[in-house]
Amino acid sequence: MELTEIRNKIDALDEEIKALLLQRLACSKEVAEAKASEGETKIYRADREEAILERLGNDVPEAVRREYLAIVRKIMETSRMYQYGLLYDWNPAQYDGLFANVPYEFPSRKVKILLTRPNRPNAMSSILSMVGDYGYNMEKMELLSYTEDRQAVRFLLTVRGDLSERHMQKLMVQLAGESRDFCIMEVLR
Ligand SMILES: O=C(O)C(=O)C[C@]1(C(=O)O)C=C[C@@H](O)C=C1
Repeated sequence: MELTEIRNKIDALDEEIKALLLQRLACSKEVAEAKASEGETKIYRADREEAILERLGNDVPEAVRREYLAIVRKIMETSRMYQYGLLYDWNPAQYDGLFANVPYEFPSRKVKILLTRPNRPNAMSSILSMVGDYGYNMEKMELLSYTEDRQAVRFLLTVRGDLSERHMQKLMVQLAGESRDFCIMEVLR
């Protein structure tokens, strides 16, 4: 097959995938609505994501399984991103604790954050991809310590961005939702 022909095929598939992804995002919104009406603030359900990966991955040929599962993981990560953002839009007051004593109303250049994540292969990379997906850049990322049993890792992050922007606030909401002991240490102007 000619390169142009293959690219035409990809373009056609992308249109089909797009329609399906938009339908899936609409489902994410419905999930967020159901969670909000039940007073459930937990967006991340590791058990459910593992079951989905297991179910979808087990009949995929080995040669493309990793690649396929990387896509599914990304789809679920963006589903979470959308849900955190919606919950924040619908009821920002529930996140007041996150921004307590933080001057988030004023323009800033950088935000320093402290958080603890499970010690998994993607502990660092998922933070980096979240920061990028919200349109920001990481300036510095330090691994401070492991917990005694090495089950968790503590990070100090410096994210370049303006905390008075709603997307930056939503990034904080997602990072806080997917880590322990989340704390905004410093906002630099
Ligand atoms: O099932 C849920 O609770 C969802 O929020 C949906 C969904 C998904 O998009 O598949 C997203 C986030 C969860 O971590 C698990 C699954």
